[in-house]
Amino acid sequence: MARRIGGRYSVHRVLGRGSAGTVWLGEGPEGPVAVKLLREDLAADTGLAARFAHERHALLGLEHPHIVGVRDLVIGDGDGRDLALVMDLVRGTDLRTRLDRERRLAPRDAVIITAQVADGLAVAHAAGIVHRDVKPENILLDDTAQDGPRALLTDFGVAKLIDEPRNGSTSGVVGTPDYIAPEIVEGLPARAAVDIYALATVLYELLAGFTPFGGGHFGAVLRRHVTERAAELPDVPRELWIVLQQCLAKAPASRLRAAELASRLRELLPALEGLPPLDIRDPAEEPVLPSPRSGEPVAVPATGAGGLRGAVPLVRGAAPDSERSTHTRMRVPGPEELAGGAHGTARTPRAAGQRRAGSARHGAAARRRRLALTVGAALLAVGLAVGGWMAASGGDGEGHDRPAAELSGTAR
Ligand SMILES: Nc1ncnc2c1ncn2[C@@H]1O[C@H](COP(=O)(O)OP(=O)(O)OP(=O)(O)O)[C@@H](O)[C@H]1O
Repeated sequence: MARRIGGRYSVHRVLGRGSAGTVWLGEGPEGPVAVKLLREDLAADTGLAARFAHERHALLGLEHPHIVGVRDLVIGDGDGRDLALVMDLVRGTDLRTRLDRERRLAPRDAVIITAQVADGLAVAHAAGIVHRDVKPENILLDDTAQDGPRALLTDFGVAKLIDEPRNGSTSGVVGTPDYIAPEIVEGLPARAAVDIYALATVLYELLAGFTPFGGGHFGAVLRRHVTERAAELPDVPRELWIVLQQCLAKAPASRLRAAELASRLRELLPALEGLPPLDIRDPAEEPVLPSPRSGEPVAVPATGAGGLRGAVPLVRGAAPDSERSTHTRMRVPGPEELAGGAHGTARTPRAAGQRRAGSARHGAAARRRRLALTVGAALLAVGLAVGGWMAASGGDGEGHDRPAAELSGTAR
């Protein structure tokens, strides 16, 4: 049964659910729309409603073929209950669903999607808007386009608005652990370069089937962003690897700008023609060997050592306690966690058949789980712990020859 949203829209069917609310197929005066109806507790937050109203112009102003357009904001329904974003309806799927289905994309497809998202980011960054939550869930694939799927970035600025500290008293880390830039972990402001880092992480994941720093306890994930280098992927053309490395640089100023990233990626397309998806193993995945008796494959638990990842020694034997969380507000782990303490491992041996935490193959339900955790003095502890590590290791070794990103990084 249709439900009215504000005076102009009705919604009929759920298209998907996220941590902030439910996306519905709806109808408006100009035809079909997607309506993101925020959770009741968020809609009841008058501060949040005021922030949405304040950002109305910015939210509605972003127009680009690779950005999902926000057409309207519905704030209150007379009883003050609904808070909804009315968006262009994208007919297709999201990139997470495609990754879950295909596990890895052919390099050319991965690069085309990434270049399109980079185009969208270039326009947003030029307008002073930082997305802050670039991840496969927020990249929709319109499959009605004639020349192949068109990628569109959605949820611009929404995570930041929702997660903005109430009463202005605390500061939080906004983002999703696997895609969060090292400077955010260190408590620095999120400027445009955080989106480039997150998008490069997505590209890595599209190629590899896993993210460069994901897996295990979220504190360990954050630590890896700051202290580890992404393991090189075998069979990735050299030029593509160089672009990936540049965009995963620890120093934000070393990363490419969005427009440059898009054009560098497009230059590589002819060389990627016909390349199949990479044939590689997730470093935390158990090797599959033939059974001596039946010849059937049997899974052998990983020993923890070796594999592609591992610039920082990881503690063995600790149980993973989290699955991929799409939380946008996190407690920052204490120094012990960041130093690779009892929970800080991505390489916990797993029983055969058990899925790895943080794997791209996690189910949608698991991905929706959020940790609503607080930030306070721990942020300082992280800075100290990470700063100490950086000092001890002589910095990140990345070049600092590019000027700092000039954007104010409002994501307001
Ligand atoms: N404009 C749209 N058109 C069509 N479907 C959409 C649109 N926006 C979102 N969806 C669908 O709704 C689902 C939920 O989207 P939503 O943005 O609420 O959550 P999410 O980004 O997956 O997760 P989270 O909010 O936790 O980061 C998406 O995965 C997508 O399938």
